[in-house]
Amino acid sequence: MSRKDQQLVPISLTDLEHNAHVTMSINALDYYRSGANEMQTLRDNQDAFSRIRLRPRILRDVSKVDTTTTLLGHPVSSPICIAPTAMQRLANDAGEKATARAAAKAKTCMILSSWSTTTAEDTIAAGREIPVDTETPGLPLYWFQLYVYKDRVATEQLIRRVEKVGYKALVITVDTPFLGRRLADVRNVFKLPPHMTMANFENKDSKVTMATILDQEEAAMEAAEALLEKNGAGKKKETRVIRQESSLAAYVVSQIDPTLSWKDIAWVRSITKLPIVVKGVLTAEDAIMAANIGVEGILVSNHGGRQLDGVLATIDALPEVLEAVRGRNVEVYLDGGVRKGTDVFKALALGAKAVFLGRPILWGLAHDGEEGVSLALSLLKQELDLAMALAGCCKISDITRDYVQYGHAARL
Ligand SMILES: Cc1cc2nc3c(=O)[nH]c(=O)nc-3n(C[C@H](O)[C@H](O)[C@H](O)COP(=O)(O)O)c2cc1C
Ligand SMILES: CC(C)CC(=O)C(=O)O
Repeated sequence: MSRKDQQLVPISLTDLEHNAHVTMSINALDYYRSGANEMQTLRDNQDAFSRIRLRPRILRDVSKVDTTTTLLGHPVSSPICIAPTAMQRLANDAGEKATARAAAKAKTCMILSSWSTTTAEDTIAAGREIPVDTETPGLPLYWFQLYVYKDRVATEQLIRRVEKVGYKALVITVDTPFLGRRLADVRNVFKLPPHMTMANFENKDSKVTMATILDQEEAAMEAAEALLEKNGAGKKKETRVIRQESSLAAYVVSQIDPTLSWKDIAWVRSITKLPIVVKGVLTAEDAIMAANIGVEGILVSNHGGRQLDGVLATIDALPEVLEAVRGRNVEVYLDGGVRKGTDVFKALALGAKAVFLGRPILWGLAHDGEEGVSLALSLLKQELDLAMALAGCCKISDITRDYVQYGHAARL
């Protein structure tokens, strides 16, 4: 049987992941599925949900369940949203446009990555082609994920572009001063295929261009070769090893500002009226800093286990973040390892306002483009709906801390 023949008719996110594993090229699959180093945090993001148990209530009328909620005041059909993931055209040629259209159909929030393979303008335009169905509650919502570039003019230019076309919040990623070390990408010499670009930087007026990206790669490779020559190594294998360190990681080193600090969050705050969500908070201390600086949202995230390996699973970090900002005017969201309706339920029970999906959206894209993303979103929404009914909750605000407990021992 060929790998492709092993595909399943998907009835869960795990099935979609399985299908992606048997159909995608190893280069793209490894880039998507990898975590950093030993991938301890990647595994723990999912495992930690299993350590939490549910406390359902019975004999309530659950014939009607309503999953609608709001994000920074915008109505959405459910608290299941789309995390930013770079380079979605690696999964399917329709890439970010397909995701935007599926988000519009699902009436949920999509965060577009700065490092998309479709421009911010084309992505939102694709989503807006979907007629809004007025029969069901909620509206599509698009937020933009921002990497702060060393070049602040380029950063501001990007902010102006996304403000202009209607993105409703900036999600500033703060856990990537350098790229985490994903071993499979190093081994595969991960590269974006030549016909794809980091589309937001293609524009002739952009300060950061594909040429800058490629120049950096070239420069890093030349430096590596010079070093080997100087050391008299000259062994092809070693050259390859050093080259392998140098594509995405070199780009991040060259462009992303590792000096980023709270004053830069304040700077972004000072130049835009868009609400700001800080993505990558894992501790109470940083949650307080974020609230003090006046951001509207905190996304508890460890970047899907792709940055610092060994940090807490996000569902384990969530309670301390929530406790730290209790009573403050800031929404708290979570991403990382959400794969089942009960995972969503547990995150909401602990106090998250919404959850964001990274890889499952990519698996949906790889499976069947826009339809695949719609399937991923609807499978999870159906699971949440059922989990709510079986736990005795008819609406999102019914889901409280009383519905979960840690571990399997009885509460004494
Ligand atoms: C392939 C891939 C690319 C990603 N690209 C970005 C990105 O460009 N910006 C960002 O802030 N986070 C990025 N992330 C992290 C996600 O936004 C999110 O934090 C993570 O995927 C959530 O975990 P999950 O994949 O288990 O759902 C990426 C994650 C993956 C898997
Ligand atoms: C930094 C980019 C390569 C995208 C990203 O955030 C990731 O791959 O996790």
